[in-house]
Amino acid sequence: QSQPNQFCEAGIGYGESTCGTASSSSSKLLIKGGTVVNAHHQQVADVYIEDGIIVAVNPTIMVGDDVRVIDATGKFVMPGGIDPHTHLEFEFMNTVSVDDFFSGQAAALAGGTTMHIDFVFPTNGNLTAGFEAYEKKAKKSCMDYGFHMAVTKWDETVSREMELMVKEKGINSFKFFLAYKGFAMVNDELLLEGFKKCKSLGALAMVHAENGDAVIEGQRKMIELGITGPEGHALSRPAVVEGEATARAIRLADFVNTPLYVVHVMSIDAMEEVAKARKAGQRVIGEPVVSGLALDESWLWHPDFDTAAKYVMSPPIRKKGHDKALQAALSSGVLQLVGTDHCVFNSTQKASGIDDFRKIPNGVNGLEERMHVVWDIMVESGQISVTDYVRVTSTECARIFNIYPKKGAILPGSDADIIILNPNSSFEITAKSHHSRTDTNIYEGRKGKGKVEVTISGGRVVWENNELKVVPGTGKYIEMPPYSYLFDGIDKKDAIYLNSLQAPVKRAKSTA
Ligand SMILES: NC(=O)NCCC(=O)O
Ligand SMILES: [Zn+2]
Ligand SMILES: [Zn+2]
Repeated sequence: QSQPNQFCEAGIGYGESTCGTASSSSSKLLIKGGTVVNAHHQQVADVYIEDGIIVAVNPTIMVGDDVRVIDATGKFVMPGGIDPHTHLEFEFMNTVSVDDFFSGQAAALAGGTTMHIDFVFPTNGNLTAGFEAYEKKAKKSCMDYGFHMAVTKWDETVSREMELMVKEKGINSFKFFLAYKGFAMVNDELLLEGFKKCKSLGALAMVHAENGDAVIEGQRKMIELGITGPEGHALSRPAVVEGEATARAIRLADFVNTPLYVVHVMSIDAMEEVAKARKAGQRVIGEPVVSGLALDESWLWHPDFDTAAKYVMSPPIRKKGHDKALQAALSSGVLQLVGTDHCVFNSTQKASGIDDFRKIPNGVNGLEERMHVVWDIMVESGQISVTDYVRVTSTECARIFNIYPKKGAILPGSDADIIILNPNSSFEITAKSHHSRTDTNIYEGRKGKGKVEVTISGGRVVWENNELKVVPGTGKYIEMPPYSYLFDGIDKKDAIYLNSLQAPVKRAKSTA
């Protein structure tokens, strides 16, 4: 008979404790002897898990033989990755991204990511219908997930539905697209209304920052010049187009005094706008994605169309130099967390743009690769510490979307979403062995040190010995409450501003 574990409830500590001796339940796990890493601290400790929850983190935890023990000596035990930016089964550019909520999540788990936040798109502008459609798609989930919501038009109904999403559906973030004219792009008037509404709900405004009108003009120019291949994608939407939209969104968020999250920061131009705003004290979050940190645009000039087309995403992967600058911004704290924008289309789908780059579905892979590639380029290169690695791949996302410390931490009471990474083992990425449904991989052939050997999702070992054990329907929807830490003090700044307006200007009556 299972008993609550009175020895372990005290949680993190430095003594010896005894756990799990009174049950035959198989949902008990002890991770022994690893270096447990949180964003704020690391220590050699054991981690005891019961029924999907971390019960204790102590240097020595004794257990009965009913508990499965995993030896993590010499390895890092870290919170599972949280990817803030994915598009699974996304209807986009006349097709649907090929990873669904099962295949995409299985791939994620194989790479050490245990939660993701996907973007719900309204159905014909209707937020509730969009939410219900995504609820259906996500039924096959094998790991935990949350939702952001895109806002693509504005009226009283949309405004009311945003409120419903926050108050009843567990959504605390809304994305506005400044590009994709005719599909999702919004103008400044809508952006301002959306920002005001987000602020009133304690929801985080997010932007895809590219000037959509400039993109159309850039595309027209390329086609006129006869540039129809994938390189036309990069040439038609240069960094200045991203920089302009980033600056505009940041200034409008400042005007409204609401926090802002800039998704997929791909260029120095955009990154410097985020840096400037943060230096001035504005609440702006910048999210680089793995492709922007690790690659450069030269692939888009590859003579083989399939190879070049797999790198087409928006904003585009930039010239050499932007990658290193984004890495430096991540290590110095100018950018805060790493996403993927995982949105995959296979070669057949990408081939619809063989004669016209504008028709290549935009999107790249990353959900399975993010944890390894970020470890390789940021930790192995000495640019960030292991604790910072946890912060940028997991903890900061949990804090921004207000689900910390349930997620993003190895603490008593947190969900048992955990990875064991062996820094002395190595990884190799290839489409032949990846778990995504797509037939290409933008990191094809990349090798590096640091391998996720074990992934634990909700207390279940789902990835071990290079084998996945995943079951559709086991993933849970994680509701994200409004008013994250980003909103602390926002009202004070408003009050100071309002006070400054209180003294009306006295003017003498005109005698004319
Ligand atoms: N980024 C991209 O190319 N595809 C997904 C949609 C988006 O995030 O803009
Ligand atoms: Zn986007
Ligand atoms: Zn995206």
